[in-house]
Amino acid sequence: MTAPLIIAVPKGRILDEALPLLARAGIEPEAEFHDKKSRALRFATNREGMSIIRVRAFDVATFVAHGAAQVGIVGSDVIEEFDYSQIYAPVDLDIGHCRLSVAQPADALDEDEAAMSHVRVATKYPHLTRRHYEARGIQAECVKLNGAMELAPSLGLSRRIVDLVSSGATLKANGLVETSIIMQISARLIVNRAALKMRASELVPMIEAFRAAVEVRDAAA
Ligand SMILES: Nc1ncnc2c1ncn2[C@@H]1O[C@H](COP(=O)(O)OP(=O)(O)OP(=O)(O)O)[C@@H](O)[C@H]1O
Ligand SMILES: O=P(O)(O)OC[C@H]1O[C@H](OP(=O)(O)OP(=O)(O)O)[C@H](O)[C@@H]1O
Repeated sequence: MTAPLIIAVPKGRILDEALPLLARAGIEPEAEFHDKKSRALRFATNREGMSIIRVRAFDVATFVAHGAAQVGIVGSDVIEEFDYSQIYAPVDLDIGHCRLSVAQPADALDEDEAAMSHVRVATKYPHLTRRHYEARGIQAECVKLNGAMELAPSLGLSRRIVDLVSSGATLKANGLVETSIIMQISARLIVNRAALKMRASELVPMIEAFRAAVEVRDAAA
């Protein structure tokens, strides 16, 4: 009997856009997956031996990097923050578009970052934040938060934040202004490299099915 094949998907906002792509790639979760009241975390699919697990966005990368799941769908922000060598990201799914940006209070925009040697930043992305500032010769001291970064400046936790921005509405509602863009983000299909070698006959066609699903969706748009 072949080992089960596990696909990790984030439970957050990418999921709604990812489900039609999964369906076009021929993968549909059982009905219970759509039941918001269900406490189950692992679901069967229409494909024998293939299950879907629903986890937090950052954990998708961790499950796939360690081979606990063979395949996943996750934002490129998460892939780059962890930089796991075991993750291969062959398909840009062209969903979950946003950007990772530095933001500051509107009344602090006269601070000249170029003249600074040290900054304090509240963020969920300490690795990407340090990398961004290191490239500018600035040492970033990161305060790790898991959400609601936008509160940090007004409450004196840090003068700056590094967070995801899409419409800009959250920054605006909290009196912040985007001062630089660190990276553009979209969701990717990710695959565990060792699994890809050992289970190529299952995973290569799956990668191709996702590639085709993106093409068909874009052609229909
Ligand atoms: N405002 C946004 N617009 C578009 N895409 C976003 C936005 N915020 C986040 N994303 C993308 O969606 C991914 C998941 O975000 P989200 O925080 O909703 O997931 P989650 O699974 O609920 O994670 P967690 O509960 O751990 O914060 C992010 O890693 C990013 O790639
Ligand atoms: O530019 P906008 O369109 O306003 O989107 C940006 C917001 O979206 C994300 O938060 P999310 O809603 O996922 O909540 P979170 O703080 O729990 O991560 C992100 O962390 C920002 O707060």
